[in-house]
Amino acid sequence: MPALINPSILSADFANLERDLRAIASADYAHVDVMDNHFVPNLTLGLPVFERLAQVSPVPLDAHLMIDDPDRWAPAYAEAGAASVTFHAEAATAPVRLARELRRLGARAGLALRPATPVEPFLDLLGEIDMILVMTVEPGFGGQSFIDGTLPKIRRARQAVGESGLDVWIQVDGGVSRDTIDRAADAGANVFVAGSAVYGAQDVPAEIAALRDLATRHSH
Ligand SMILES: O=C(CO)[C@H](O)[C@H](O)COP(=O)(O)O
Ligand SMILES: [Co+2]
Repeated sequence: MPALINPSILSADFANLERDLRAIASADYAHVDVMDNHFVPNLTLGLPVFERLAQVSPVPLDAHLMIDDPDRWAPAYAEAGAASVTFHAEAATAPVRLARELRRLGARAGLALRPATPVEPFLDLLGEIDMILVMTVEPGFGGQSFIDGTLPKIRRARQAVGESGLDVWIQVDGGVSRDTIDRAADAGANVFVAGSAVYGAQDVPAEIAALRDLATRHSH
């Protein structure tokens, strides 16, 4: 399975988002963290900004919605042109209905889990989703340290996806860098979000290539 690198624009310059999207043209997707100051204690950007990003981005957008009531708000991100829309399991009231709606609108549907949320209760949803996002930091902020305690959950998700025969991607988000990406890939992740590691690098395209190479060498 190819390793996908999705830089998070949370670490971009918010006054120069179009420029910083162009800087990651060699990436697979641009990861856009939407935070509402309720589900997480931070506020980033919402639909009007996202709609413009979708118009100017050289790569497809991977929306990560850290918001309350995704059942109400998530479909608009698919309508705005997101290639992938990921909502949190802890926030959704009707995850199957929401995932079906996102797919009907042409987006991939992702289900995100906080570090303390087990994957087991959601394994019967595998046929309804395109991706599981295992958060490897507590959602809310960039630049945190990768939590190794999430590795068993990545392994469990990979095992269940393998047994299902379904093509469900496993994304990791938080603290992913050259120092940690091998562990996440070994555990079974195939989509890697990296914010501070990519935008903090001297040479952004070289960092994307290095991360992709490391992940591919450790992928299953
Ligand atoms: O969802 C997120 C935080 O909630 C971000 O995508 C994530 O933290 C990326 O930043 P970094 O790679 O710097 O950890
Ligand atoms: Co994110």
